[in-house]
Amino acid sequence: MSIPADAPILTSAAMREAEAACAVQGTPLSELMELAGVAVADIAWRMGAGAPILILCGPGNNGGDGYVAARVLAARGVAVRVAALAEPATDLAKSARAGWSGPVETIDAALASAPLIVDALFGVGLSRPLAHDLTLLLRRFVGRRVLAVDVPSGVESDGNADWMPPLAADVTLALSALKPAHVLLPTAPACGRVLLAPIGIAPHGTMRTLPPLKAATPAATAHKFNRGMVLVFAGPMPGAAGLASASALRAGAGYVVLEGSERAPLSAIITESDARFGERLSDPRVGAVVIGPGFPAGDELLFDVEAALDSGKPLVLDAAAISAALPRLCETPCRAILTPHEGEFARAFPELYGSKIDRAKAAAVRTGAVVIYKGADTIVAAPDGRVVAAWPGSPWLATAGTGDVLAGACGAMLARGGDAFDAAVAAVGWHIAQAARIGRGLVADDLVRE
Ligand SMILES: NC(=O)C1=CN([C@@H]2O[C@H](COP(=O)(O)OP(=O)(O)OC[C@H]3O[C@@H](n4cnc5c(N)ncnc54)[C@H](O)[C@@H]3O)[C@@H](O)[C@H]2O)[C@@H](O)CC1
Ligand SMILES: [K+]
Repeated sequence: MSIPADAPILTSAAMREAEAACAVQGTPLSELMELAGVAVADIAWRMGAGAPILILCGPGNNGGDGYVAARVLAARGVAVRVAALAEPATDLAKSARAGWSGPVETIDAALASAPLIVDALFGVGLSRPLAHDLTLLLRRFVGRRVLAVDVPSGVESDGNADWMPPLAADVTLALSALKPAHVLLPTAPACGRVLLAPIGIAPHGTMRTLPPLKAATPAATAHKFNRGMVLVFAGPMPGAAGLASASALRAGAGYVVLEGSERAPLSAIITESDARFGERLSDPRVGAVVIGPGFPAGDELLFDVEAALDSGKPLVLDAAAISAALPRLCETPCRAILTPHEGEFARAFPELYGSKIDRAKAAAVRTGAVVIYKGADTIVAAPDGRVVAAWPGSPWLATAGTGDVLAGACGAMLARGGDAFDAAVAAVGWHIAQAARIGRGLVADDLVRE
């Protein structure tokens, strides 16, 4: 599974707006369909490697892309067959169908398979789950190589429903932009390797996939305080804050103070008794405060979160600190990154609905903070509507303590100054890159070793 880096993501509504804008600017939609069909044919040509190809066409423009691809592949000498669910229903699909001179088979129990199946049944126009009998017919092809056009058929492209496609794709060719379903669970794994065909629409939007990690070399004039000083507050379980403090240092902070713990995980980390917390909060050199890792919910946490909010410092609020800070954040937004996992998000924002992207965006608007909604399909959302989707991350991060490491990395990125959303995206990228470097069998401590 893989996804193009720093690629645009559009909902179906935004996709239609972009299409309409393209038409207004003078590019006929038939031209876009031609480009889409040629892009599908190119990938099918490579995947098929000379073997016969069966293209399944639906009634809409997704099916239209399939007819164009069939025509192009046949012209290249490929043994290509077409099978359709119904006659084309749109003018574009009708004219694409007219360009295919071969036979059109029916999708029924007698339909013979092929080594490569191109799934051009439904794209962003799917409005309800696939019929049960069609699902059963398609399941007969499970095990064949599958190229999905735009999205695997059966998937709700905006990620609002967890309908699973009967045929998971080995490769999905996203047209113009990725769709939320490519980067959200449970559908993302069914998309396989996602490729992007930029077919002439310039997608304007605020959602993207994770950008490549920038190598952040300190400036020649750097010193430990201007690289960012991070204050990590340890609760009753100091191991978690220890991981966060070590990660802040490894992710590039110049100076890290671990407040309220005597056990520094690295000699370079300064430990102090929590009696100095108030004093440290007014230290002008402190660029970010991390609070939450290792804290159970309770009065002690509430008191410390209040003090951190009062300080006006940029904050990373993790675990129980998220719910503790919520009433204040909703009243007076501050420069903060919240890092909830699924359970913490549900506790803090039980009333939000929609796709994971919609809920992350709504939580960011409500709190005025950047939200990193963690999971295998991590979403980073800013109050101004920017979103970065981090699928597929690393499965090795699904282990205890990695969330504390992410919180520390957020502290390091936030303490440098600059935009909190960019800091959160950089921290998520750093976290995934560390995990990718270590791979098999990693434990959270490995992420903060050299
Ligand atoms: N946006 C773009 O840049 C382009 C999009 N194109 C293609 O156009 C697709 C969207 O086309 P459409 O809007 O025509 O939509 P689709 O082709 O995805 O499907 C719409 C059709 O399916 C029917 N339908 C919906 N749900 C159904 C269900 N569960 N069972 C049976 N029938 C169902 C609808 O009544 C309609 O006839 C994209 O996914 C892409 O493949 C390309 O042709 C060209 C450029
Ligand atoms: K499809």
